[in-house]
Amino acid sequence: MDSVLDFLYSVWGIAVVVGVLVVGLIVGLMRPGRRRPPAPPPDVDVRGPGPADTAAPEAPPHDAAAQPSTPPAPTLERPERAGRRMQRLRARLARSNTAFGRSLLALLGGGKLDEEAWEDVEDTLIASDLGVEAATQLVDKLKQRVSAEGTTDEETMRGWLREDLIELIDPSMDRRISSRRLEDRPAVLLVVGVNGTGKTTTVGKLARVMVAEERKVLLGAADTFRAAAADQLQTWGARVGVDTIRSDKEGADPAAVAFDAVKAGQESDADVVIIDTAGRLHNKANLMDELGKIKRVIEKRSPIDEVLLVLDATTGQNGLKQAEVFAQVVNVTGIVLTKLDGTAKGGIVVGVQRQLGVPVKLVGLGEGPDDLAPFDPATFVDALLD
Ligand SMILES: Nc1nc2c(ncn2[C@@H]2O[C@H](COP(=O)(O)OP(=O)(O)OP(=O)(O)O)[C@@H](O)[C@H]2O)c(=O)[nH]1
Repeated sequence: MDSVLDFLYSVWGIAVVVGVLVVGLIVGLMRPGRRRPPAPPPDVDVRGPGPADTAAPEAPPHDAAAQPSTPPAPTLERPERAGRRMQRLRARLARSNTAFGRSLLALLGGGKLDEEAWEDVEDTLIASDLGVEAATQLVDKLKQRVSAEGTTDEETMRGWLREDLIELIDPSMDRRISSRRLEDRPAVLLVVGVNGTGKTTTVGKLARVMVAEERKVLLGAADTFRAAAADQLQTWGARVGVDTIRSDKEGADPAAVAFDAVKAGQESDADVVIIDTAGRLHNKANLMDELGKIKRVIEKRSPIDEVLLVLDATTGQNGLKQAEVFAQVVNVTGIVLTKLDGTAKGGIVVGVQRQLGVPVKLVGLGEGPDDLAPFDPATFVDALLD
């Protein structure tokens, strides 16, 4: 009997406890301060942080790891390889020289070639900056051919003119530019010229040509005269992943910067070090002495393999005078003729080579980064006579 009563008491006790718990739970849930928090937003926000997100709780660690810690590096440009450049730029050269080619061929193919007509041909050649001696030589040769063959047919004349012009430009000259390591050291190139001819631009463009040929290039900003020149050069280099050695001190000794650049090139196993120098007037003795010093100081550390003289093709005969003075101070090994896109006087190529006995190695045909081409005599003459 007692056990039955015990059982009834237990059931009643459990029922009372369960009832109290259920009532308590319902009351608790109905209180305003105890509502369940809303569901959290999705944990990936493709919009990125906005002003409203600044007070948001810290993102969990795995979110932080998904964010890049540094901004992505700028994409390096891929410069055009040297081989195709002259062909691409041929049309530009032809456009600026149409007057020269057309008038010459009109004169030659105009039927009767009397003395007066030959004189006109010679004048046209001289006006294109070919030089008097070369113009006379060319006319004499053409005259002989006409009298021997007895023809003045335009296509035949064009062929002869082409041959003779190519011969005057001398395709046998070595136009290669040192850009390979020599005897376990980098090749050293020095770039010189008067103000504004396009030296810095040429160094920048040349670095691109060499990067396209997979050379390891280092630039030296020895133009310490113009504050912006080093920045300009550094920008050119950075576009193709090339470093620039420079001084942050305005007016620093350019010879010291050139020396440091060559040293850095040797220590970093570069293939080639290209040194930009300040523009200087060929008739300013102190500036030409400074150039001589740059050369001597570099040579304490390494031989100089190439001295490129940058000439502005639009300055014509005046450029030839500059060239002579530079050649006396530094041993010029190659000419870069810039701004050929802006002159109808393509004959300057012949003029400058004959005067200096130094080959034109590169031509600048525009302001674009890949508008510098290795000079090729046949393509050049074809463009002149287009
Ligand atoms: N059209 C054309 N412009 C060129 C060419 N090469 C260079 N230039 C322009 O010529 C101007 C002078 O070029 P820079 O490279 O600054 O000349 P620089 O010789 O270094 O000048 P300095 O250091 O002051 O002597 C710039 O506006 C170039 O864009 C070219 O082949 N064609």
